[in-house]
Amino acid sequence: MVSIAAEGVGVTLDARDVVRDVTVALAPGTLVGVLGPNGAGKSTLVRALLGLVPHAGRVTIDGEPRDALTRAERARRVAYLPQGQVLHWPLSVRRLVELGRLPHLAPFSRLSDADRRAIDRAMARADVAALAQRDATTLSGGERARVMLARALAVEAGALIVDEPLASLDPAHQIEGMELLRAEADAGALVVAVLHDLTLATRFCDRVLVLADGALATDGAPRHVLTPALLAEVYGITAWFGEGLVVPTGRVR
Ligand SMILES: Nc1ncnc2c1ncn2[C@@H]1O[C@H](COP(=O)(O)OP(=O)(O)OP(=O)(O)O)[C@@H](O)[C@H]1O
Repeated sequence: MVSIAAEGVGVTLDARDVVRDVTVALAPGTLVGVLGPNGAGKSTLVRALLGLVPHAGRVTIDGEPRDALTRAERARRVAYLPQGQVLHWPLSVRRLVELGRLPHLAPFSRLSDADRRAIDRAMARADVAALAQRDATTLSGGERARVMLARALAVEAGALIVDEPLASLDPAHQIEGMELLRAEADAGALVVAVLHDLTLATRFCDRVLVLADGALATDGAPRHVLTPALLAEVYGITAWFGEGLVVPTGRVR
Protein backbone atom coordinates (compact mmCIF):
# COMPACT_ATOMS: atom_id res chain seq x y z
CA MET A 1 0.00 0.00 0.00
CA VAL A 2 1.49 3.30 -1.07
CA SER A 3 0.17 6.83 -0.60
CA ILE A 4 1.55 10.00 -2.12
CA ALA A 5 0.92 13.53 -0.89
CA ALA A 6 1.85 16.85 -2.45
CA GLU A 7 1.79 20.11 -0.55
CA GLY A 8 2.10 23.39 -2.40
CA VAL A 9 3.86 21.84 -5.37
CA GLY A 10 4.88 24.31 -8.05
CA VAL A 11 7.12 24.02 -11.11
CA THR A 12 8.67 26.91 -13.00
CA LEU A 13 10.14 26.19 -16.45
CA ASP A 14 11.70 28.89 -18.58
CA ALA A 15 10.47 31.51 -16.11
CA ARG A 16 6.86 30.29 -16.53
CA ASP A 17 4.82 28.73 -13.71
CA VAL A 18 3.60 25.54 -15.40
CA VAL A 19 2.40 23.90 -12.16
CA ARG A 20 1.02 26.16 -9.47
CA ASP A 21 0.52 25.40 -5.81
CA VAL A 22 -0.95 21.90 -6.08
CA THR A 23 -1.92 20.21 -2.82
CA VAL A 24 -3.36 16.69 -2.98
CA ALA A 25 -3.33 13.53 -0.90
CA LEU A 26 -3.56 10.36 -3.00
CA ALA A 27 -4.67 7.25 -1.16
CA PRO A 28 -3.96 3.58 -1.84
CA GLY A 29 -6.70 1.65 -3.62
CA THR A 30 -7.79 4.58 -5.79
CA LEU A 31 -7.61 5.22 -9.50
CA VAL A 32 -6.95 8.92 -9.95
CA GLY A 33 -7.27 10.52 -13.38
CA VAL A 34 -5.25 13.63 -14.16
CA LEU A 35 -7.13 15.63 -16.77
CA GLY A 36 -6.82 18.98 -18.47
CA PRO A 37 -6.09 20.50 -21.85
CA ASN A 38 -2.79 20.19 -23.71
CA GLY A 39 -0.10 22.12 -21.90
CA ALA A 40 -2.10 22.35 -18.64
CA GLY A 41 0.80 20.84 -16.69
CA LYS A 42 -0.33 17.22 -16.23
CA SER A 43 2.95 15.55 -17.18
CA THR A 44 4.95 18.13 -15.29
CA LEU A 45 2.85 17.58 -12.17
CA VAL A 46 3.37 13.80 -12.20
CA ARG A 47 7.08 14.31 -12.91
CA ALA A 48 7.22 16.61 -9.90
CA LEU A 49 5.55 13.96 -7.73
CA LEU A 50 8.25 11.54 -8.85
CA GLY A 51 11.07 14.03 -8.21
CA LEU A 52 12.02 14.13 -11.90
CA VAL A 53 11.76 17.89 -12.16
CA PRO A 54 12.82 20.53 -9.60
CA HIS A 55 9.81 21.92 -7.78
CA ALA A 56 8.63 24.07 -4.92
CA GLY A 57 6.65 22.48 -2.08
CA ARG A 58 6.79 19.06 -0.51
CA VAL A 59 6.09 15.52 -1.70
CA THR A 60 5.79 12.60 0.68
CA ILE A 61 5.52 8.91 -0.09
CA ASP A 62 3.88 6.89 2.66
CA GLY A 63 4.30 9.92 4.89
CA GLU A 64 8.08 10.07 4.42
CA PRO A 65 9.74 12.92 2.53
CA ARG A 66 10.24 11.52 -0.99
CA ASP A 67 13.85 12.65 -1.12
CA ALA A 68 14.67 10.72 2.03
CA LEU A 69 14.07 7.50 0.09
CA THR A 70 16.82 6.05 -2.08
CA ARG A 71 16.20 6.01 -5.84
CA ALA A 72 15.81 2.23 -5.76
CA GLU A 73 13.33 2.39 -2.88
CA ARG A 74 11.29 5.01 -4.73
CA ALA A 75 11.37 2.93 -7.89
CA ARG A 76 10.14 -0.13 -5.97
CA ARG A 77 7.27 1.81 -4.44
CA VAL A 78 6.21 3.90 -7.43
CA ALA A 79 6.33 2.59 -11.01
CA TYR A 80 6.23 5.18 -13.78
CA LEU A 81 5.22 4.94 -17.40
CA PRO A 82 6.26 8.17 -19.11
CA GLN A 83 4.42 9.64 -22.06
CA GLY A 84 5.37 8.55 -25.60
CA GLN A 85 8.59 6.70 -24.97
CA VAL A 86 10.94 6.17 -27.89
CA LEU A 87 12.91 2.93 -28.15
CA HIS A 88 16.47 3.19 -29.34
CA TRP A 89 17.84 -0.32 -28.93
CA PRO A 90 16.66 -3.47 -30.67
CA LEU A 91 15.70 -5.35 -27.49
CA SER A 92 13.24 -8.21 -27.47
CA VAL A 93 9.90 -7.43 -25.86
CA ARG A 94 10.63 -9.87 -23.05
CA ARG A 95 13.99 -8.21 -22.30
CA LEU A 96 12.31 -4.83 -22.28
CA VAL A 97 9.68 -5.94 -19.77
CA GLU A 98 12.45 -7.53 -17.67
CA LEU A 99 13.88 -4.02 -17.17
CA GLY A 100 10.89 -3.38 -14.93
CA ARG A 101 12.51 -5.68 -12.37
CA LEU A 102 15.72 -3.60 -12.14
CA PRO A 103 14.70 -1.81 -8.92
CA HIS A 104 14.48 -5.25 -7.26
CA LEU A 105 17.87 -6.53 -8.39
CA ALA A 106 21.16 -6.14 -6.58
CA PRO A 107 23.95 -4.93 -8.90
CA PHE A 108 25.06 -7.67 -11.36
CA SER A 109 22.57 -10.19 -9.99
CA ARG A 110 20.32 -12.32 -12.20
CA LEU A 111 16.57 -12.54 -12.35
CA SER A 112 15.09 -14.85 -9.73
CA ASP A 113 12.14 -17.17 -10.27
CA ALA A 114 9.99 -14.60 -8.47
CA ASP A 115 11.18 -11.93 -10.95
CA ARG A 116 10.32 -14.22 -13.88
CA ARG A 117 6.86 -14.84 -12.48
CA ALA A 118 6.30 -11.09 -12.08
CA ILE A 119 7.35 -10.60 -15.72
CA ASP A 120 5.02 -13.37 -16.92
CA ARG A 121 2.13 -11.87 -14.96
CA ALA A 122 2.77 -8.37 -16.30
CA MET A 123 3.01 -9.59 -19.91
CA ALA A 124 -0.20 -11.58 -19.59
CA ARG A 125 -2.07 -8.64 -18.03
CA ALA A 126 -0.95 -6.22 -20.73
CA ASP A 127 -1.73 -8.81 -23.42
CA VAL A 128 1.80 -8.88 -24.86
CA ALA A 129 2.86 -12.48 -24.13
CA ALA A 130 2.52 -13.34 -27.82
CA LEU A 131 5.01 -10.57 -28.68
CA ALA A 132 7.71 -11.83 -26.28
CA GLN A 133 10.36 -12.59 -28.92
CA ARG A 134 9.66 -9.60 -31.17
CA ASP A 135 12.22 -6.83 -31.57
CA ALA A 136 10.56 -4.01 -29.63
CA THR A 137 11.65 -1.36 -32.18
CA THR A 138 9.46 -3.04 -34.81
CA LEU A 139 6.19 -2.87 -32.85
CA SER A 140 3.18 -0.81 -33.84
CA GLY A 141 2.40 2.22 -31.67
CA GLY A 142 -0.35 0.37 -29.81
CA GLU A 143 1.74 -2.76 -29.28
CA ARG A 144 4.59 -0.62 -27.96
CA ALA A 145 2.24 1.18 -25.56
CA ARG A 146 1.09 -2.19 -24.14
CA VAL A 147 4.67 -3.43 -23.79
CA MET A 148 5.63 -0.27 -21.92
CA LEU A 149 2.64 -0.76 -19.64
CA ALA A 150 3.80 -4.35 -19.04
CA ARG A 151 7.22 -3.05 -18.08
CA ALA A 152 5.65 -0.69 -15.52
CA LEU A 153 3.41 -3.48 -14.19
CA ALA A 154 6.42 -5.80 -13.85
CA VAL A 155 7.74 -3.57 -11.07
CA GLU A 156 4.74 -4.69 -8.96
CA ALA A 157 4.99 -1.40 -7.09
CA GLY A 158 2.36 -0.21 -4.64
CA ALA A 159 1.78 2.86 -6.81
CA LEU A 160 1.65 3.19 -10.56
CA ILE A 161 1.86 6.52 -12.37
CA VAL A 162 1.03 6.30 -16.06
CA ASP A 163 1.14 9.21 -18.48
CA GLU A 164 -1.33 8.82 -21.37
CA PRO A 165 -1.22 5.02 -21.29
CA LEU A 166 -4.07 4.79 -23.80
CA ALA A 167 -2.44 6.85 -26.56
CA SER A 168 -2.37 4.77 -29.79
CA LEU A 169 -4.51 1.99 -28.33
CA ASP A 170 -7.53 0.75 -30.29
CA PRO A 171 -10.91 0.97 -28.50
CA ALA A 172 -10.80 -2.61 -27.19
CA HIS A 173 -7.31 -2.18 -25.79
CA GLN A 174 -8.27 1.23 -24.33
CA ILE A 175 -11.05 -0.40 -22.36
CA GLU A 176 -8.81 -3.32 -21.44
CA GLY A 177 -6.12 -0.84 -20.33
CA MET A 178 -8.58 0.98 -18.08
CA GLU A 179 -9.92 -2.31 -16.71
CA LEU A 180 -6.37 -3.27 -15.90
CA LEU A 181 -5.69 0.01 -14.06
CA ARG A 182 -9.01 -0.38 -12.25
CA ALA A 183 -8.05 -3.91 -11.18
CA GLU A 184 -4.69 -2.63 -9.90
CA ALA A 185 -6.50 -0.04 -7.78
CA ASP A 186 -9.06 -2.59 -6.58
CA ALA A 187 -6.16 -4.80 -5.48
CA GLY A 188 -4.89 -1.92 -3.31
CA ALA A 189 -2.55 0.05 -5.56
CA LEU A 190 -2.61 3.80 -5.95
CA VAL A 191 -2.95 4.39 -9.68
CA VAL A 192 -2.49 7.86 -11.16
CA ALA A 193 -3.26 8.10 -14.86
CA VAL A 194 -2.93 11.13 -17.12
CA LEU A 195 -5.87 10.82 -19.48
CA HIS A 196 -7.64 12.69 -22.24
CA ASP A 197 -10.75 10.55 -22.65
CA LEU A 198 -13.51 12.03 -20.50
CA THR A 199 -15.80 9.01 -20.83
CA LEU A 200 -13.14 6.53 -19.77
CA ALA A 201 -12.16 8.81 -16.89
CA THR A 202 -15.80 9.05 -15.80
CA ARG A 203 -16.38 5.35 -16.09
CA PHE A 204 -13.23 4.05 -14.42
CA CYS A 205 -11.69 6.69 -12.13
CA ASP A 206 -12.60 7.18 -8.48
CA ARG A 207 -11.32 10.69 -8.58
CA VAL A 208 -10.11 13.20 -11.15
CA LEU A 209 -7.73 16.09 -10.72
CA VAL A 210 -8.45 18.62 -13.44
CA LEU A 211 -5.63 21.01 -14.21
CA ALA A 212 -6.03 24.32 -15.99
CA ASP A 213 -3.06 26.53 -16.66
CA GLY A 214 -0.99 24.68 -14.06
CA ALA A 215 -3.47 24.96 -11.19
CA LEU A 216 -6.05 22.51 -9.88
CA ALA A 217 -9.39 23.63 -11.31
CA THR A 218 -11.25 20.86 -9.51
CA ASP A 219 -10.67 17.59 -7.69
CA GLY A 220 -13.32 15.00 -6.95
CA ALA A 221 -15.46 12.12 -8.21
CA PRO A 222 -15.73 12.49 -12.00
CA ARG A 223 -19.53 12.35 -12.04
CA HIS A 224 -19.65 15.25 -9.59
CA VAL A 225 -16.92 17.50 -10.93
CA LEU A 226 -17.07 17.00 -14.72
CA THR A 227 -19.96 19.37 -15.30
CA PRO A 228 -20.88 21.28 -18.46
CA ALA A 229 -19.68 24.49 -16.80
CA LEU A 230 -16.32 22.98 -15.87
CA LEU A 231 -15.74 21.57 -19.36
CA ALA A 232 -16.64 24.92 -20.90
CA GLU A 233 -14.32 26.77 -18.58
CA VAL A 234 -11.34 24.40 -18.69
CA TYR A 235 -11.49 22.87 -22.18
CA GLY A 236 -13.65 25.43 -23.95
CA ILE A 237 -16.04 22.71 -25.11
CA THR A 238 -19.67 21.73 -24.97
CA ALA A 239 -20.41 18.07 -24.27
CA TRP A 240 -23.24 15.58 -24.24
CA PHE A 241 -23.66 13.74 -20.92
CA GLY A 242 -25.60 10.51 -20.58
CA GLU A 243 -25.34 6.91 -19.43
CA GLY A 244 -21.83 7.45 -18.09
CA LEU A 245 -20.69 8.97 -21.37
CA VAL A 246 -19.16 12.42 -21.78
CA VAL A 247 -18.96 13.17 -25.48
CA PRO A 248 -17.44 16.46 -26.66
CA THR A 249 -19.89 18.01 -29.11
CA GLY A 250 -18.42 21.40 -29.98
CA ARG A 251 -16.40 24.39 -28.96
CA VAL A 252 -17.66 27.17 -26.76
CA ARG A 253 -17.79 30.34 -28.78
N1 LIG B 1 11.51 21.62 -20.37
C1 LIG B 1 10.59 22.57 -20.57
N2 LIG B 1 10.95 23.86 -20.75
C2 LIG B 1 10.01 24.82 -20.94
N3 LIG B 1 8.69 24.60 -20.94
C3 LIG B 1 8.28 23.34 -20.77
C4 LIG B 1 9.20 22.26 -20.57
N4 LIG B 1 8.50 21.13 -20.41
C5 LIG B 1 7.19 21.47 -20.51
N5 LIG B 1 7.07 22.80 -20.72
C6 LIG B 1 5.81 23.55 -20.88
O1 LIG B 1 5.07 23.38 -19.69
C7 LIG B 1 3.67 23.33 -19.99
C8 LIG B 1 3.07 22.08 -19.38
O2 LIG B 1 3.58 20.94 -20.08
P1 LIG B 1 3.07 19.48 -19.75
O3 LIG B 1 3.81 18.57 -20.64
O4 LIG B 1 3.14 19.28 -18.30
O5 LIG B 1 1.56 19.59 -20.20
P2 LIG B 1 0.45 18.46 -20.33
O6 LIG B 1 -0.74 18.94 -19.58
O7 LIG B 1 1.01 17.15 -19.92
O8 LIG B 1 0.17 18.52 -21.89
P3 LIG B 1 -0.24 17.43 -23.02
O9 LIG B 1 -1.69 17.09 -22.78
O10 LIG B 1 -0.07 18.22 -24.27
O11 LIG B 1 0.69 16.27 -22.90
C9 LIG B 1 3.57 23.40 -21.52
O12 LIG B 1 3.26 24.71 -21.89
C10 LIG B 1 4.95 23.01 -21.99
O13 LIG B 1 5.24 23.63 -23.23
